Amino acid sequence: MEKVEFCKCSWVNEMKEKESNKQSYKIPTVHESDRSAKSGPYSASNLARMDIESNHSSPVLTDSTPINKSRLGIHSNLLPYAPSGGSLSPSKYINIPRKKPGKLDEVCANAWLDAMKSSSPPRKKLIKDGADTAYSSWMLKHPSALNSFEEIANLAKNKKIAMFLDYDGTLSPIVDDPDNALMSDDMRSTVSKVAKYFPTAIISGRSRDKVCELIGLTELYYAGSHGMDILGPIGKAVSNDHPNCTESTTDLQGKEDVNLFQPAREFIPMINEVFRTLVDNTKGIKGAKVENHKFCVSVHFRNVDEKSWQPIAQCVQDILDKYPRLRKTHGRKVLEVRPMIDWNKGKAVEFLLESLGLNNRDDVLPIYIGDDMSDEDAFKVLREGNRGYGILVSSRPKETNAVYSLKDPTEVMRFLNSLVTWKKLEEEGGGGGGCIVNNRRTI
Ligand SMILES: O=P(O)(O)OC[C@H]1O[C@H](O[C@H]2O[C@H](CO)[C@@H](O)[C@H](O)[C@H]2O)[C@H](O)[C@@H](O)[C@@H]1O
Repeated sequence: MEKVEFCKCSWVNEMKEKESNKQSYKIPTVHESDRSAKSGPYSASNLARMDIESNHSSPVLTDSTPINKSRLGIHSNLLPYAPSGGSLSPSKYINIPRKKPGKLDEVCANAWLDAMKSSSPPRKKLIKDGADTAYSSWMLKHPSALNSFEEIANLAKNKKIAMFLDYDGTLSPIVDDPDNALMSDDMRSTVSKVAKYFPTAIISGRSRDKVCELIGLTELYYAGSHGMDILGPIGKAVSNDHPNCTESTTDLQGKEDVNLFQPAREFIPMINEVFRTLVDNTKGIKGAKVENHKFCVSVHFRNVDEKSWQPIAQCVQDILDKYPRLRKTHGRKVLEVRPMIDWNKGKAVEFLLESLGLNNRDDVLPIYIGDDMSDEDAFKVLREGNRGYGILVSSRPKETNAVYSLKDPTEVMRFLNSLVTWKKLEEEGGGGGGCIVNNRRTI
């Protein structure tokens, strides 16, 4: 019973800490082999500032059995729809040990009180007073991508940049109502310019349709539902290797000859069912909002009084108890329920690089800009493969796998514009940076 208490109480605390400086995940170890790298993210100069030491454990997963290590998707046939679980090969799933179902409110009273105390005004003031110093020292480890622009440009010299962008908190500012998270026209035109010079993909937690509608640019590739719904370029090797890839010559989001990759396709009915249940069950909680992102469901508590965070957590826990093939992840004041498959934004980055024919190439520099926990999977993939750079958008210190940082979407826009200007100049000067302008599909 003790374990149950710990597990469930930690939910409320995690929810409280989501946007504070204390992230619940650890930064990874830099291995000796990384340290010896002469160039790239783990060059001596970068390592000096990164000073990363703790062992990485994924933000959410506590994996007790080996997961499918293949970078390939999971074949649809292996994932039949079975709301109460199924007799599927455990190796195809992320196995998260489940605790006994129980009521959060019975076991969390003490932790809840502690959490309330810790957010009382005097404590907050102390944090605020020390915030500037903490941020400055964090910036030594994760320097501003704007201040480090020359360094980044040098790293990108004679390389093709592949740009990956998150949406909420990166291209659009965080607002109370997810339906009002609009991108400015200036940002839209910046992203459009970026896509002219570099192959560019959006990787969002939102549904692909929604994020595509919000951005409204057809010259990008889109991955929705944290990478579980990718509309990418046709890469022959990719579509042969990934059974969940549907090659399409029909017009999808204004594109022809694209690949639709949906590794969790079989979960759609389950997700719809979960969405309806969560809408019903959170009806009485003022400010709660549930979104259906096709392959995952978001339960927002940004506008919910702290007193009702526990009932929100309970609603999500009830879902997990009923659907053992789903798991929860965290975002900024949001709990997310998603299929327990070995797929995330990091896998989506690898998939897109492969589709673009840019994988495992020394002359390619992927850059990923994101602000949230789910973006860490992508930062990690770039970092561990010594492939490219993650840029975390944050105005507070956070543990991260990203190398650089930017404060907010305004800085993101300045950085992207600087990249475009640099690229233009390089091309005009005949520098041979390597990106084919206006036709990224041929890259
Ligand atoms: O991967 P992303 O594109 O960053 O999407 C992550 C989540 O973004 C949205 O929620 C967040 O932004 C909202 C609008 O600013 C904000 O109100 C909310 O508190 C944030 O969590 C989106 O609504 C979620 O479904 C996405 O998972």
